[in-house]
Amino acid sequence: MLISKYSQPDFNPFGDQSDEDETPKNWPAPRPSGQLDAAVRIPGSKSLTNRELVLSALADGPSRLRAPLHSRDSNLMVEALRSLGATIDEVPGDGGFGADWLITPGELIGSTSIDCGLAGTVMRFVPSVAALALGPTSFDGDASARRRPMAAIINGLRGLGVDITDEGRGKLPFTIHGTGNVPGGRVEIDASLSSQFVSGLALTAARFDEGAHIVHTGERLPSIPHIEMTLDTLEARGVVVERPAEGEWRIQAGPIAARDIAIEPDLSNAAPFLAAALVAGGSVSIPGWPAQTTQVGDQLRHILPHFGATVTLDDGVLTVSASGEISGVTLDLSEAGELAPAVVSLAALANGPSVITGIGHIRHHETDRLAALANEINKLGGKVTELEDGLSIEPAQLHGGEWLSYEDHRMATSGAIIGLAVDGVEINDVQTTSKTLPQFTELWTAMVVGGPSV
Ligand SMILES: O=C(O)C1=C[C@@H](OP(=O)(O)O)[C@@H](O)[C@H](O)C1
Ligand SMILES: C=C(OP(=O)(O)O)C(=O)O
Repeated sequence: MLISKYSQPDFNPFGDQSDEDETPKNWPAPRPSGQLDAAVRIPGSKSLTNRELVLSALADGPSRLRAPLHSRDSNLMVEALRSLGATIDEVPGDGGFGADWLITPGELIGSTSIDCGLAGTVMRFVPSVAALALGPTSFDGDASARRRPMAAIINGLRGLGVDITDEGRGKLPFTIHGTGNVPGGRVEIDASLSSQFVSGLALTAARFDEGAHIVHTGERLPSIPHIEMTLDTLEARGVVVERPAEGEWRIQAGPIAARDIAIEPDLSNAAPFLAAALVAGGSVSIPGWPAQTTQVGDQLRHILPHFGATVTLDDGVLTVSASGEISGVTLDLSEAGELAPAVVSLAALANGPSVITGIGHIRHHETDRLAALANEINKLGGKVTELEDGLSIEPAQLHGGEWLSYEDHRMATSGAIIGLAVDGVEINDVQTTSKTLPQFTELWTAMVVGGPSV
């Protein structure tokens, strides 16, 4: 849903290109003709939707998810849980972004195969569900999913008593030989490459015979708010969670309560829209911003002022206002790596140097995001240097050109941010945004130049 002062109903985001072949077309990123003045309604959180789907499938009765995210990642999760025995029905929702989901847990049966696509939440959260099922479940995904680290889940589940066959690479594909129960207990894992390893074991642990005591052994732990989100969703369903020490979590065995839950808007997906106010000047508002949340996207309220924005939160509406001048920043994004692509795009348009650190692990996201951001910005004339755990960005005059997306939704949206300020930026494979925000081009175009609301 977009409320905009502008209206241009015939706008076609792909310009005059024909629809005849299926090769991804380049999408000319729209440039605003003046300052922005828009309000954008953002669909549901990927991280909350996929956690609540898993917990609902393991719960002690039927659950309802209101205004869940409908996107590639959440649809893959729905299909995975259905194929393991959950019943997931669509019921009319009033959220404006599609149906609600009614999830009725069923007996977990393996003897199936799971397509993880490129979804970290599916490849890391569903294996422990499959371990509770009776029968083998094979896991695979997109070609690029086979590059993403999985060893901590594979070895972690083995440590909890699960039999798994893999190709010895600690990656997809692999098969979980479920026996209908998981002994559980204490397990050490190295979660320095992804917080999802902790979440993936913790989400299901209440259904293990002895629960789980998860001990992180690595030096760094990225995306801690995402672990807190997992623990919060568990506690909200009556699961007893303890934090005996830093980097340790104990989840007691016990029932997972069924719930009726409204999913918050995806605050990380709000990042490029809010960043747009900094680039174009003017203001962008997001209605439905939660007063309290575990989503890391809430940190945008503190991050964007470093670039020069004014941020207000009034009555559930977050508004970012800015002059169009962007300051350089020095930021540690170890907690909020998911926001890095949008933040780096802003830094590439800033009038001073920036250094963004704490994000070495995002080399293992949908693509090596440090390399991809440096490549694409530098191709347009930027001065970005890769650091071991981040990027250093010098001010530079950028020019137009093709921006590759690397099958990464956040690379595509980052290119669109640059395209607000630079003529002739063309995003290759913008459709990859369907991973978490299938409405991206419509929402973006309506924000920038007006157009049909979604
Ligand atoms: O648990 C989650 O929902 C997520 C955790 C984070 O993963 P990493 O810890 O791998 O960064 C985040 O970047 C990802 O987008 C979603
Ligand atoms: C890292 C991300 O996704 P995934 O859940 O696939 O890890 C992301 O959305 O930025």
